[in-house]
Amino acid sequence: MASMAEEQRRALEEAFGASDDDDDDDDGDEHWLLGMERKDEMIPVWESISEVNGLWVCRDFLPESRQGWLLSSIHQEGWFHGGSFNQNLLDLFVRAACFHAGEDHPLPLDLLWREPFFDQLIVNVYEPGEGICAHVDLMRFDDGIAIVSLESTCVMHFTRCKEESEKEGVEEDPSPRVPVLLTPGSLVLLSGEARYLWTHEINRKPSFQLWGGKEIQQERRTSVTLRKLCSPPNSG
Ligand SMILES: O=C(O)CCC(=O)C(=O)O
Ligand SMILES: [Fe+2]
Repeated sequence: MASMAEEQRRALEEAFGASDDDDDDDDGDEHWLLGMERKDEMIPVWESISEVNGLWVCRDFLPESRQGWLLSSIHQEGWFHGGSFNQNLLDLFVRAACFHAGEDHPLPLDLLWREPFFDQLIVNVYEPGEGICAHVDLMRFDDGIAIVSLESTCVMHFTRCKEESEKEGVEEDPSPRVPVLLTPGSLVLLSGEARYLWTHEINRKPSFQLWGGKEIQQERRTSVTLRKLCSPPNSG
């Protein structure tokens, strides 16, 4: 059976391509990760959504071939039967992408290096017209949520939650609402305010999926959400 280090190396190689160095094979993961940093064209580009603290998008997270691989893994029973390996692989891609984001990390470092990184995965499949209504993810999940988008492009809207005091006001300003375009292969990360103080929703009813004044053609959309369950109290 392959060692954890071997598995990590293979996963990172699949995600980002092989390292140039032939002689770094036995130098351990850290060296190999540093080796990856030299491959400028493979460094994922992160965008911080300035209106929503803690919200980041990486639109080129999975190239097309990786998207196909993930979709076929989802559609094959193997995803569920041997699921943990695939989840680990995806965890690793996310961690590697964050690791290479530069100084401004899309996830706070304590979340980035926690173990387990994620331990829960959900796949949502939406037919045209179907979406998800505005919600904050359940408190049973820890901070730091990752969503990988596959197939149809969509717009996810973030809306600032009202404070209790604001809810009683008579003439309230509407909460800020921020649209974020999710193209196939993109990765969204929510932490801090984006995770706890903003709702997210995808409304795919006709006329809600607008970008640049144009309606986005709706097709099937699949998403993979990675989360970590909160540790039970008194678990040390
Ligand atoms: O499908 C998505 O992109 C979002 C899924 C989501 O927000 C959730 O499962 O809580
Ligand atoms: Fe959610």
